[in-house]
Amino acid sequence: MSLVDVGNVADTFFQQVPIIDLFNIESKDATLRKELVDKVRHACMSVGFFYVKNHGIPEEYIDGALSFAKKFFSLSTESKMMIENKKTPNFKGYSPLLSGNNNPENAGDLQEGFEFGWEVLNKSEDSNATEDGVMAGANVWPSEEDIPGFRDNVLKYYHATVKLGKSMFPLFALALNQRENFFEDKTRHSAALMKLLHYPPQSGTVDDRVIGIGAHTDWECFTILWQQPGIQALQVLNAEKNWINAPPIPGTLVINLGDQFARWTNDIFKSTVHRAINRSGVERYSIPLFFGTDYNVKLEPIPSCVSPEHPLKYEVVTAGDYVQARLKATFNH
Ligand SMILES: O=C(O)CCC(=O)C(=O)O
Ligand SMILES: [Fe+2]
Repeated sequence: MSLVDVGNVADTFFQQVPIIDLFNIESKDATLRKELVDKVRHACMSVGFFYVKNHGIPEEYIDGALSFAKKFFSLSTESKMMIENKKTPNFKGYSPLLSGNNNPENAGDLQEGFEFGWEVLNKSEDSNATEDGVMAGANVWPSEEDIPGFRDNVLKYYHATVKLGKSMFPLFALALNQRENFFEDKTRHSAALMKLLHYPPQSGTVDDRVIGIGAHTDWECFTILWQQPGIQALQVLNAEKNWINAPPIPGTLVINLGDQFARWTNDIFKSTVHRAINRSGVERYSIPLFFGTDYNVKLEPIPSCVSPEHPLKYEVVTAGDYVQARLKATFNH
């Protein structure tokens, strides 16, 4: 069966998000690896979301990032607004409550965030000459006086998550019947944005047009999302237009595909609509890492994903132009 045929019969009426065990991700055993790739292919073509367990990221890195996220969001508004994202190229830095709007039908996302991209831990070692083009723009950080250790701790988690993301690209390539290193020359510069997110509890009269993050798709190839344990907020839309809960599962991270993969695959991989609503009555934190192909790379569909019955769906643009257009639409609403 061609990729188009397999994609056509994928069941998009899912009722839950599958869990995939990454234990065999580095296995030299061809059978074990094929089993893993088959599971990834199935999840990508039907749900566009899956949990991963045995992902290899140390809990202490997650705990570190979370505790510094909490410290950051409890800084004074004045300190946070010094690094407001609208003052920087490409919206790095702090986004206040309701400043972004992922669903144009809504009145703003009830979350505050802090976004940053690639940066080495030790600045003097930076050899990753960027070719970020339209997406160029340095990270901004709160002052060390305000919050000592913030940059190093969140970058530690960022780097571990980028490493996990890099190890997943070969799985996606194999799932698309491409050579394992298909994405290697397209992901040299780690076009990966991380966002610390804080959702205050929503109490009192609830306006249905204000939720944590409105219905949207992500923009990059895939997202690696850590969500706070114990709080149901994330929901995923299936083909029947039912919202399926994706609760946090201890020891896992959520992987969801974004628009860049939909474009690489002419929609054979699903960039599935999702949203988050925090009506738990308590604060919620989450940390997505959005991992795309390099900003100067064109999002051209893999030929086997296009056929006369499944014609080309998207115009070809660079990854950077696409992400920048979506950022502008989200924050200039
Ligand atoms: O907070 C969450 O669980 C989801 C966040 C999300 O979908 C996003 O930032 O794109
Ligand atoms: Fe998202």
